[in-house]
Amino acid sequence: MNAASPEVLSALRACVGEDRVLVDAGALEHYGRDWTRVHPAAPLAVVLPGSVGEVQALVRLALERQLALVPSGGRTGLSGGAVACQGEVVVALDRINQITDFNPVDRTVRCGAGVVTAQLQAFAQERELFYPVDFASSGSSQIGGNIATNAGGIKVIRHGMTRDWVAGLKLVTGTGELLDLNRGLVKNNAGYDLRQLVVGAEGTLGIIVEATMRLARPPQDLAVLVLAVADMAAVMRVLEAYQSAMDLQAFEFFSELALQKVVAHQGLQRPFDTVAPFYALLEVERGSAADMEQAMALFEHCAEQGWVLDGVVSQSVAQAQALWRLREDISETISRWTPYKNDISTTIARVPDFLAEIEAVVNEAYPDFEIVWFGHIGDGNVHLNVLKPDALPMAEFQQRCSEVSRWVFEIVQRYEGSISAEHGVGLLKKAYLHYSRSPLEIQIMRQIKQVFDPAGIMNPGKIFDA
Ligand SMILES: O=C(O)CC[C@@H](O)C(=O)O
Ligand SMILES: [Zn+2]
Repeated sequence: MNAASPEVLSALRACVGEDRVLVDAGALEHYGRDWTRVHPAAPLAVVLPGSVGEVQALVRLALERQLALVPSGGRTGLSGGAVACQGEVVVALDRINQITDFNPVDRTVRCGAGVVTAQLQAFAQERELFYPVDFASSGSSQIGGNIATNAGGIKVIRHGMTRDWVAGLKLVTGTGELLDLNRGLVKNNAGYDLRQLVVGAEGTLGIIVEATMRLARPPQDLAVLVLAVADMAAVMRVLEAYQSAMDLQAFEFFSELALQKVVAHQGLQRPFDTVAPFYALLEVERGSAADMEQAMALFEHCAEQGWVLDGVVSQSVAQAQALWRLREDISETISRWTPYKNDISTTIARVPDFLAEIEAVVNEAYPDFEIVWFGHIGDGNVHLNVLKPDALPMAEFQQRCSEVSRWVFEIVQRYEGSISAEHGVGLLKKAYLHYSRSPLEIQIMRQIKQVFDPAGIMNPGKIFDA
């Protein structure tokens, strides 16, 4: 790894202040990686700007000195989008973390890019409002990173993804200019919506420094159901049955192996004794007694059809939270097996056939590996995690999995699905982008990057190579 020259370091310090430039090994390691743990961290330095002006100064310096910049939020990403492994300068937005300008009429609030998701959720709750984009990493993920990756999570079926909640954002482009996009407007058809282009661009178009986020009314008294389901096809039948009759707040699923791991490692209880191949977790609003009667009638119907084998309904907030942990804690639980991750989707109607094909391929290809299925099946998005056997060296494991990935992605392509439904492309899925995007789409993406970042200093090498 190249060490930063004294000139570069003093120029960085001139931008952000003496003690806001970190080069010690611990900081480089900490800020240089995300949750993927695949690429070793190797940044040149870490800088912690405290204002938009400082971010602009850093970008101008990067242009002058040909430094690559990696914007960095909570680094909870799962595709290597925030990894600095090639001597880049990490621009950590942690200090730009103020919540200001709450506007109760528009129900919007202005957030620095470094505001943590849970901080925004708590801010909303104190005002009897609700920020609905939620996921297991909400305690450390930051709004800027959520926007850069268009984070989804566990309520997408009801509330959409991060892009649906961004009323405006400010971006420092690759030329150091500041763009103020959409400015909180509900209606704005005056030309292209550049705000939405920036959402999900994984920091390749510039550094998001601020966002105006929308808030919602909080949902009423939620009930969580966990159902034991006979097979993958039955999971979709249960989804259809419930969705045709009720507004669901969430519809998630996980496999028996996922349940076993999470129960064993998080000290949780199984929801019931029945063992089934899959479990569905549903969340509904307990609006009235009639709503709960409806939910129970649907349960009876699904049981009669043989789709559902058992089930439980939360009777308190604490019980609802405990049931949610069975699903939300899976990713963290299995991280100790450094899993090979797939995050794939197709349209909901095609999910049953799609999953049947994927299941057949992976069961045949990985007879000796543990496969953990879970995810947001109500959105057509499943997480397929292959666990590394302890004895198998990492390189060999990655090699075997990436071969199988190609077969999986061929199916994804045939189903016109996505090779990255939720986690973004980053470094990890870059080689597979063409399974989901046409050559023309990729060419247009490159051209767009050129416009925002002509010198190629913004998170280079992520999503595609220049
Ligand atoms: O670890 C994964 O594969 C998924 C993580 C996250 O998107 C989730 O849905 O829990
Ligand atoms: Zn997910």
